[in-house]
Amino acid sequence: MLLQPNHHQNPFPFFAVDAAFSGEQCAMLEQLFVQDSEWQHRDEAFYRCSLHDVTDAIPATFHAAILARMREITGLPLVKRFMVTAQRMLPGHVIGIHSDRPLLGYEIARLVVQLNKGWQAEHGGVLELFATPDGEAVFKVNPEYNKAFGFLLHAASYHGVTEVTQPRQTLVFNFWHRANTPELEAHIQSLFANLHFSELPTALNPIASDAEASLPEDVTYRAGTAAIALHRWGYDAAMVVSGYQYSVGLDSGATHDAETYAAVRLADWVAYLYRDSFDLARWEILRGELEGIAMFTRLLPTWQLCLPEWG
Ligand SMILES: O=C(O)CCC(=O)C(=O)O
Ligand SMILES: [Fe+2]
Repeated sequence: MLLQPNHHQNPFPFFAVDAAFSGEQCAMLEQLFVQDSEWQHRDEAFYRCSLHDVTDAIPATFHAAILARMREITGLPLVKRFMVTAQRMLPGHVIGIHSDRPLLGYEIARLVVQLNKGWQAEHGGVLELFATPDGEAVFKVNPEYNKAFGFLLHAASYHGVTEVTQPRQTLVFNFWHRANTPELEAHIQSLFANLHFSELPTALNPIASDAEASLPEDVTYRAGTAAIALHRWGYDAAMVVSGYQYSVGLDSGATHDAETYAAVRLADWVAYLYRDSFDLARWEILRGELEGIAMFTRLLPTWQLCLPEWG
């Protein structure tokens, strides 16, 4: 299964496998397209296809094997949770350029398996990869039978599918990173429920006003969100101010005591996740920064979900 992947780094990290599965496995995967019911039709201007969740029809042994193989190939701590979508495109369907950046609780990696016997160039449906949302395709994947394409989702993983002239069948396997699970999403959504910046201590007002006068709105907004996390974890005004200053970049955090050091970084991370998306490189930095530090009680539930034990 997925032997000899060809790894590429441009325009973003991905791999391709020409003959991904055995004949028997392909036959099982093709069966997933036979049932006609429950297709969800998407008919937006730049996203036209039909989808059907087939997760429950995948044998457990196949799931275990593909997960183990994806862990090996990507080197990522992928959790057991997984989801498989059957995607059908009909003549005229097209998928415009998009990145699928991993929002809070979204998957981190995808494996796209093509199941089109006798595909020819005039059938269209070529998966194209881009360095920018408005540039030329940097790499093209023909949707040939038993071809697989795996990629890591991030803010710049731009891709799209050209218009098809013949029906096109694709299976999309989704994998989650241990530090961006739906459980973390639920936790962070409740941490920030009914968020009002007016609940922040007044000691922050002059600092926030100064920052807002000179810094971009997304930066101050995120810092305000980090301040809310600290406030809701039960920390005092001094800590909330420290966290805000750390998140706007006005304080390196170098002189903080251990709990402040950990709390402002964790608050900054959850604010980033909530306002932006899961960024693997940023998470690796956070992991390094908090490594070897004992978890503080108030931070425990969030810390355990953001930096879960592994292996
Ligand atoms: O159908 C394909 O080749 C790729 C579809 C897609 O955009 C995705 O799986 O993220
Ligand atoms: Fe996509």
